[in-house]
Amino acid sequence: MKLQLAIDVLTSEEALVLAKKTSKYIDIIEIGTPLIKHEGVRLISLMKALHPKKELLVDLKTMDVGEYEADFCFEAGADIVTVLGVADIKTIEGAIVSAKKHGKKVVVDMINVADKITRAKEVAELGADYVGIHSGIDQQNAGQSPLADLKKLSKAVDIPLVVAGGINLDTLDEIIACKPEVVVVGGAITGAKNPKKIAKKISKKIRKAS
Ligand SMILES: O=C([C@H](O)CO)[C@H](O)[C@H](O)COP(=O)(O)O
Repeated sequence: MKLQLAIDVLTSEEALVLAKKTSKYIDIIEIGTPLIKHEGVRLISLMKALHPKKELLVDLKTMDVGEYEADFCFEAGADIVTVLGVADIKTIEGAIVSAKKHGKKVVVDMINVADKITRAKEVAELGADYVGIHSGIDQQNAGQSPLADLKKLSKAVDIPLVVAGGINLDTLDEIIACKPEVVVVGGAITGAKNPKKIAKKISKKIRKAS
């Protein structure tokens, strides 16, 4: 089981400081959706140059032109990109084609997909590397959590699962019990007074369960 740090701040400077403080405890560094939109592709190369041994995920949440968007992220140094499960199947296929071309990986994010089991099976068949079970920040603010879907999908599909959505030290045990491949933590670490301390605690629990 891996720990992914989702960095959803707005500036490269803040993002680089957070990555530096926590990298010892993190397996995958994520350049979050707001961050990639705000700072652009140059941050991908910069982050990879500073953390060459870490996997680097760019949370593109691509909705169209899957191959085109994934291509320039992989060429800049990303190891993994995300594409939306609600996108057209051709868009998802395009991102997967790009990943295979570059020897990299794709997460299909199931945010807002109505029939997640069917979609997960379709994208697994196409060659996606992971399916992401995700309650977005707006959904979290409306009281949602990814746990119920994680429980359901972990029994119904074989593809490795990534889980995200407000995960913190209090909710981690139930998430870990479902044995996802990757646990994504954003705000609980990046918004903490001491991000390194929280990353260390979360990482310890994940390593113990792996
Ligand atoms: O993907 C995310 C969200 O849609 C904003 O881009 C977050 O990175 C993801 O939810 C993890 O962050 P937390 O929910 O704060 O743990």
